[in-house]
Amino acid sequence: MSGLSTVKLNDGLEVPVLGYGTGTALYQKEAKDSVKMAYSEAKMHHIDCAEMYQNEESVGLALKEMKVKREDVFITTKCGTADPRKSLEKSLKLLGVDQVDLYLIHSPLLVKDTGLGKAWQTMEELQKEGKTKSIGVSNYRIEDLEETLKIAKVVPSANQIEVHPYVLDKAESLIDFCHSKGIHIESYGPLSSIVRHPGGPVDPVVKKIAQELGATDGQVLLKWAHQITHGGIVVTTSSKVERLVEQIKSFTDIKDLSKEQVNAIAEAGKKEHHRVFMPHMDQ
Ligand SMILES: NC(=O)C1=CN([C@@H]2O[C@H](COP(=O)(O)OP(=O)(O)OC[C@H]3O[C@@H](n4cnc5c(N)ncnc54)[C@H](O)[C@@H]3O)[C@@H](O)[C@H]2O)C=CC1
Ligand SMILES: O=CCc1c[nH]c2ccccc12
Repeated sequence: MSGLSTVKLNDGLEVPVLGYGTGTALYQKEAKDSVKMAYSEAKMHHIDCAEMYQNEESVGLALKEMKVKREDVFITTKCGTADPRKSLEKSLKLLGVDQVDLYLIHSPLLVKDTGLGKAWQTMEELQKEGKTKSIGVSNYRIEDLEETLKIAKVVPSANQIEVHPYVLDKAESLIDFCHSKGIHIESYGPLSSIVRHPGGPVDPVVKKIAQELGATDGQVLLKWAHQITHGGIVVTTSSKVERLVEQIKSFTDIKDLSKEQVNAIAEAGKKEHHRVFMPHMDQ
């Protein structure tokens, strides 16, 4: 796929460690040009989509116009309704593919009336039918995972959640729980401390480590999210190709943070709490 390293999920599927998000900076119905730029110029071959972003059709067009072979792109998308089957069938059509690589329930709140267990059984059927290689969840708390695991025949392969230093106070126990069950973390919002809450206690610690490693602040935060989640997947984005190249280099050119460096950022992050998305994760 690309020169990036991969993370092996509990079902054996290999996922490029860095994913290109289509839900934020470029959040627009017309994502085609941005996806083309990310795929061809920055070699971001793992694309993170969602029904809720309302731009799967333009992601699909980008892949079609670039004539990307199906095996040369890793596609994640997420169910945005209470009906995973109907949602996935719609997403497959819009994306122009027969199968996605990873399918996630975007939030437990979407399926709480149907029941988390029932929604998960549908996910298992979709995987059996070959409509998705791997199945996982997003924004699930420990109690949501426990409810799901009670009936699950297939343990979710991933939980995509907000991870940056200013949510670590809440996220730490969830990260550890997922790790203990073999559920990989996909971190979204990893750059939030510099992009959305600059000027806080994390900044000087990240800057110092960036100097020590010869990296940028952003690269340090991407590596931190990967390392604090026990080698998890990281989803970021940018509309600027130079930044995407820099993000890829975090995982090809920059050495790992030491345990002390990881802990120093964690400790600084715990001094404040700033969640950007999905308030239910703090309940
Ligand atoms: N499952 C879920 O509920 C959610 C999933 N996501 C997924 O994750 C993706 C990424 O989420 P974000 O929160 O945007 O990630 P992020 O925290 O990495 O922020 C990306 C933002 O940082 C800016 N940026 C990139 N590199 C930078 C640098 N070196 N210096 C300064 N600013 C820089 C970009 O312009 C972009 O606006 C989304 O597009 C979406 O696909 C995002 C939110 C919720
Ligand atoms: O995926 C998480 C939050 C998010 C980011 N962009 C959009 C657009 C529409 C719904 C949700 C989101």
